[in-house]
Amino acid sequence: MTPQGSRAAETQIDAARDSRILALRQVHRAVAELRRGTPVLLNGPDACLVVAAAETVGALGLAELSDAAHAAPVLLLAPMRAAAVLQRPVPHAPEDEGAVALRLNPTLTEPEVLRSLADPTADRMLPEQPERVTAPPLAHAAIALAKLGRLLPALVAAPAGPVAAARMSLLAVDAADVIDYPATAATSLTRVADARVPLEGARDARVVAFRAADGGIEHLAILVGTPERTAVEGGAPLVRAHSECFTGDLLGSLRCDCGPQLRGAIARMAADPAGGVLLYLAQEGRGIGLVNKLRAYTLQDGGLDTLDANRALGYGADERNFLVAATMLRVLGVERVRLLTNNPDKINGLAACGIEVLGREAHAFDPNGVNDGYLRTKAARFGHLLPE
Ligand SMILES: Nc1nc2c(ncn2[C@@H]2O[C@H](COP(=O)(O)OP(=O)(O)OP(=O)(O)O)[C@@H](O)[C@H]2O)c(=O)[nH]1
Ligand SMILES: [Zn+2]
Repeated sequence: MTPQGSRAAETQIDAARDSRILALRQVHRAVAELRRGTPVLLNGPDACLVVAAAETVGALGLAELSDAAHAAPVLLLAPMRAAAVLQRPVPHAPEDEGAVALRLNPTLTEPEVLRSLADPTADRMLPEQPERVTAPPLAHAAIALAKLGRLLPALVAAPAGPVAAARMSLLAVDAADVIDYPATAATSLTRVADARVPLEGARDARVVAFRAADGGIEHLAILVGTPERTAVEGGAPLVRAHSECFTGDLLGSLRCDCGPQLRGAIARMAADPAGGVLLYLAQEGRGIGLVNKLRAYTLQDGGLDTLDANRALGYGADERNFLVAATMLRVLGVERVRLLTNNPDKINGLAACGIEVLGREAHAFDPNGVNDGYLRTKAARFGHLLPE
């Protein structure tokens, strides 16, 4: 390649990197706006939609949304939540883009009523029964944006114009950037800190922190022994992809098996000559966030299991993204692994992201009298592999 050709290629790479950073920045800002009850404008190729999260919007945000809107707002709900609100199944309509729209008559636009429409743990008598209407374009991106903010996937939405939104100083974000965000953020992770942290039972442990270009919450890798050296020598260290669980890991909650799995993994790695990497992933509640996990617990106390509780909130059974774990392993130079897990999705998910899974070790702990049903559901409905 000529020097001019290589400079042109470099300029192209820089431009692509800058546009990824700008996209992440804008989506991250939009998430923060939704979380504080401010509307944002979603831009698509053929339409714009002004949206606000039903969970956080107040009178001011609703007024701003109406001022920017071209038509009356609707409420967008995930199909499972919509079926519960309408008290009937909602047949799938392809043009509805994975969201169900309900007409918002004035009695339904009180912030408290919107919150109860969004939240199955805050159900209350509605002043009137909402009616289903066709979902607007970009509804799926609106739901995706609320999920990125770990909010209930329920939004007030109306078609809008960019000029009106700009006049109101509302933040605008490309719908395509919202959809691409999880992958763009995961692949931008870099190593930002590395310290020796002797642990009980693993004195030679280190903690390495990873940050994505969006400035979001860091993910951590706990290195036990010398897994990087094992990898350089062609071996496969033990790896556990552990999603954070405030209640189980920190408080010792008996509702799940996370605490014993966390400490058990470190002990197991300390005993293995190849060492290990415990990825401590900021994916609380299988990716729905702590607040929604607490809501899911309330629903479970009402009789739902862990999978149906997620769905009742409008979330999928498991919202995690394995690209985060795969990128961290790649940065650490650990691309051949023996996985500590019972979850076949983790094996397939990491393999799909280019990590060579040479083996799997079961990582099961005895039920504790409280989490028995939870463990049974993981085996029966998530297909978790039980020890022989
Ligand atoms: N949404 C939801 N999340 C839960 C519940 N109980 C535990 N979790 C979360 O589930 C995650 C635990 O998953 P992992 O430890 O990665 O384990 P796993 O998917 O069960 O697979 P293993 O590798 O076999 O342990 C943590 O983020 C917990 O917060 C629940 O009832 N609802
Ligand atoms: Zn847990």
